[in-house]
Amino acid sequence: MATGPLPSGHPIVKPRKIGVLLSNLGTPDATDYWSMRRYLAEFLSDKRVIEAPRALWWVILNGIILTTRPGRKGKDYETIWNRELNESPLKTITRSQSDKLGSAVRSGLLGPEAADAVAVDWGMRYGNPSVRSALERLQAQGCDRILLVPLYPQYAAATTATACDKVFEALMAMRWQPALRVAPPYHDDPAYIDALAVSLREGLAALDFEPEVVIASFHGVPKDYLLKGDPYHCQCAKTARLLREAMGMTTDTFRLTFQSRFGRAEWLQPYTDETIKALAKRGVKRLAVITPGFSADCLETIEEIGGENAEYFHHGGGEKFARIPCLNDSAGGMAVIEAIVKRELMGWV
Ligand SMILES: C=CC1=C(C)c2cc3[nH]c(cc4nc(cc5[nH]c(cc1n2)c(C)c5CCC(=O)O)C(CCC(=O)O)=C4C)c(C)c3C=C
Ligand SMILES: [Fe+2]
Ligand SMILES: [Fe+2]
Repeated sequence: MATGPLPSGHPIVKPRKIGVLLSNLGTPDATDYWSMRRYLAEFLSDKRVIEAPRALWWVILNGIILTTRPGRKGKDYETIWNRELNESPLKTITRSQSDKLGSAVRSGLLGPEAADAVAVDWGMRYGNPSVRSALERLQAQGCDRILLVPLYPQYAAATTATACDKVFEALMAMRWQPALRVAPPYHDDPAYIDALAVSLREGLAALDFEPEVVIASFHGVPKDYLLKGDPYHCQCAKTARLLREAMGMTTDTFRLTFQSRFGRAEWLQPYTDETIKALAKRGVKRLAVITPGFSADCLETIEEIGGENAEYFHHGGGEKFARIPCLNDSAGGMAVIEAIVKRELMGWV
């Protein structure tokens, strides 16, 4: 309520709202060389992702990686591209997670008063739509409090911390900054473990074979990051243990591995590809792989696991291979996101 005449030109102040910002890694806009190069250049220039000395890395990145990798990886993205929407699966799924969360909020997930007072949007750390544009959209709706939900169950500086950096960077340019909360990693959240166990059980039940071994494959990071104190390794190990226990499996039949190695340095071990080759060599004929560290299917799950690693297995004598999809925007996947949002908005809603 105004206490007197407003100064002339006084901006309109909107009713206060709360914003929920879902953020994921990011993805190229298209599969052509220049789109791929733009995406990889932004991603691989991030000091949180590549911690090598800058001058040396600049030469390697610009002299070697950005000349060859965009073409090769563009072809891989081609194999998984969503042609209907002309975008990568990661973008399609993240948008759908945001849309479904928005619908759940409007239907009363956070109580009737919150139905119109909480807005949901999404943005990517690299590429489009940017988190900056999402923050601007939320602010334009009157959001002066924002809950950032990095969609990474396990914390890593290379993913969660850099997602926060990007949001803080956008906030630096704002006169009226929103208050910000960041949802913590959810690697051992019962809602997440339950959803994974249900998805794995249902995924296995739908197969026409019973796997001898199930692999839980997580994206890797250089081993050096663990030694410097990154909790990612331990959080992956805990997720894998909790999921194995929920499934009633042993460390022989349920294995933790790390995928997507990049460059020559040692990464977290055991490596997914080497484990799969070794299992095939040992005579394992039936294998299933789940990727619990990814909240949405993407190049690393669909192409690397479902394509490349399936091929290693068959080539080595394996007969039946199944990839269990990520939680994505399934009912189970949305239950996880909704549980996190509900809990982290306490006191605000
Ligand atoms: C080179 C260093 C990299 C680190 C460290 C890294 C960590 C990391 N990444 C994810 C999740 C995803 N990564 C994805 C693709 C991808 N990752 C790297 C490199 C590192 N990732 C590259 C270069 C790429 C692009 C593809 C390629 O050129 O190989 C994706 C998929 C994106 C998509 O569009 O589908 C995801 C998701 C996590 C969780 C993580 C560490 C914890
Ligand atoms: Fe990655
Ligand atoms: Fe550890």
